[in-house]
Amino acid sequence: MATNKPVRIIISGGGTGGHIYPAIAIANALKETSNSVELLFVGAIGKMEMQKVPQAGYKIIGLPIAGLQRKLTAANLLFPFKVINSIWKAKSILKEFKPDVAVGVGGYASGPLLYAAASAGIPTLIQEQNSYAGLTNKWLAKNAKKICVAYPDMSTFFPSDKIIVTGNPVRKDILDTNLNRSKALQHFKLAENKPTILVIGGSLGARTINETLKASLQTLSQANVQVIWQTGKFYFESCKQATASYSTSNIQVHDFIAPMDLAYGAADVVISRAGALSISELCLAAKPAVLVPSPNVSEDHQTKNAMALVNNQAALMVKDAEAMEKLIPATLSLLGDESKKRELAINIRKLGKPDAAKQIAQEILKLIK
Ligand SMILES: CC(=O)N[C@H]1[C@@H](OP(=O)(O)OP(=O)(O)OC[C@H]2O[C@@H](n3ccc(=O)[nH]c3=O)[C@H](O)[C@@H]2O)O[C@H](CO)[C@@H](O)[C@@H]1O
Repeated sequence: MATNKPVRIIISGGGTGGHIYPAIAIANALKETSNSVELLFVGAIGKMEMQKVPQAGYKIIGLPIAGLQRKLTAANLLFPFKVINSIWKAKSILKEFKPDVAVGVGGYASGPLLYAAASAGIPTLIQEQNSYAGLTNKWLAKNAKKICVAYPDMSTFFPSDKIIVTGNPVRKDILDTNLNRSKALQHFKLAENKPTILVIGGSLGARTINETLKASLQTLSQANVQVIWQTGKFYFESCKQATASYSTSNIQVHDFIAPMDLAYGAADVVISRAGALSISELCLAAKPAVLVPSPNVSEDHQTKNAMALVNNQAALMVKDAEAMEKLIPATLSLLGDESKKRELAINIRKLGKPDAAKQIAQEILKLIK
């Protein structure tokens, strides 16, 4: 691809970190692949992308779109109006920015923009993070030129001639990190001589994991461990309060962690939900992990994500319903078992796809006439 002619690319999607961070990884890879790329993000007003994308150095415009609730609610009555209004706004964004390609990373925010782009004859590429395709991506697939996926056998959802298996695009800081443990521990002001557990509930936090941690504070505060506990914004206050009655200087509570490279770098064992991006990052960080898939996602896709690792002896899994009883014992036992940790780290690393973002960037640039 020639690198001199300016090319304009819109990236649209969001709602949760699992859609936003792949988008940022793709944007960064595009910037590295071609020195003449102009980028614009389009998300949903009020959603996480409206902060996280500008923090990553990119411009974003919000559409007045919201998700369709699975149960009958008054907000659902407004849904068709929000879609029509968003498609109108998307059309005017396209008219003004004149992109050469539009890229969708899933989440309802990408629906109106990608639909409007395809209708205007602008080539579109979509990226699907999970082994089970999201509603918006299924809807957009018919008009997309290419569909980049992370898992094999996605032809159940998408036309097979458009599918390219790339893996999930992961942010470069996580990719690049040499996971310097002492630098990472210094960042979190933690001791170098203590085993460290990182607890990640996905971008929004996980109720079951948080409740389990709260109920296990006594055990954790007495164990020879230190804990970096990401609760999610909604659960932060109650989790922070729960730690107040313990002498828990070894348990650090965060609502959200920005430097995830350092968080992975500090960890000896990770407790995590099994969202697609968390899984892809754990593979690249090569960390021994205990996964607790969320039972509240479509087609139980997090269990499928987790099983892909468990079946390769690359991670342990505890079911959400059994977390209260089994999660902390399983984690502490893993933490003390050097050979199991080594085996999991070696096997999980083999499943990483470090070139995914670069490969997707190249596929996007190939779409430009
Ligand atoms: C409940 C729900 O709908 N979950 C879905 C959502 O998960 P969710 O948004 O939680 O996404 P993932 O687990 O895939 O990724 C989380 C992302 O947020 C980042 N992060 C997380 C916590 C933090 O403190 N700081 C931080 O930067 C992680 O590094 C990662 O990049 O999208 C995923 C990708 O479509 C799906 O697989 C999940 O099933």
